[in-house]
Amino acid sequence: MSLLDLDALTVRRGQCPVVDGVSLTIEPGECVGLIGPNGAGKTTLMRAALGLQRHAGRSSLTELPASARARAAAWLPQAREIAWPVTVETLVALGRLPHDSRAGKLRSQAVDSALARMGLEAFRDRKATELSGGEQARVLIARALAQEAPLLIADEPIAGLDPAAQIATLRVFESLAAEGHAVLTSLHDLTLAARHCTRLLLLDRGRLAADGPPLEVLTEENLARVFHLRAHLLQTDNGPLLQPLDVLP
Ligand SMILES: Nc1ncnc2c1ncn2[C@@H]1O[C@H](COP(=O)(O)OP(=O)(O)OP(=O)(O)O)[C@@H](O)[C@H]1O
Repeated sequence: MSLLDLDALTVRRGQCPVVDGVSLTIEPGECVGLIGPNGAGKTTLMRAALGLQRHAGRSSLTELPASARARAAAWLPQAREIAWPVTVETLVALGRLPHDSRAGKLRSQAVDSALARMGLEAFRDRKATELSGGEQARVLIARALAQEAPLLIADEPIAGLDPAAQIATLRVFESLAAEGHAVLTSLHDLTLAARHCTRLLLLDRGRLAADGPPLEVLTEENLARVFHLRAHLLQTDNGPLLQPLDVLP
């Protein structure tokens, strides 16, 4: 059974569609990277799929009652403000709210596992507001993991993380997919997208310009047409490497 089904999803800002007739299905086991230039509509597409943005067309998630939707999909927004000086453990435990209204007061296996996956055990009793920006980002990812929803939708989750933390986070997403969950994540690092995603969606001015295995999406032609980028794609024993070289006119 699919975890997300979009049919002709469209979002208009004024007259202009910023998401334009997007149809796709996400199945358990997939780690799907959503790529496209700034302003292509990635955030808008994810928010509309979750029912957080007025839209036309259909998203299977929005057909669920709010409480069921909160158990069906975890959402990690791009904004990362942590307003309250609660401990890391308490903040991560808030991810359990869709399952238990006492979340935040109870120690749980899901919270322990989310902290361990994000390498945050040593931060458990620290105030979340007193961590660095990258550490706070990892705490917010852990909160989304603690939700243990079948589908995780994440908006630029690795922005601002150091290189090791970026790879470690994408490995967590891969392992979630391997366990039968699915991940939809927007990314700007095309090499990491190629190396860690099972499938890429390329968005171009709101339209789905390509959808498939990473190397079938990251073609010279797509990179030039959609990103205005000249890039060198190398196949190595350690997987693909994509080096952007120049901006095309
Ligand atoms: N609140 C808003 N009001 C009007 N237009 C908006 C609003 N938010 C976004 N837009 C426009 O919608 C389009 C898509 O924006 P969106 O944030 O979805 O892009 P994105 O692909 O996530 O970009 P980025 O990579 O820069 O985060 C852009 O042209 C943007 O200017």
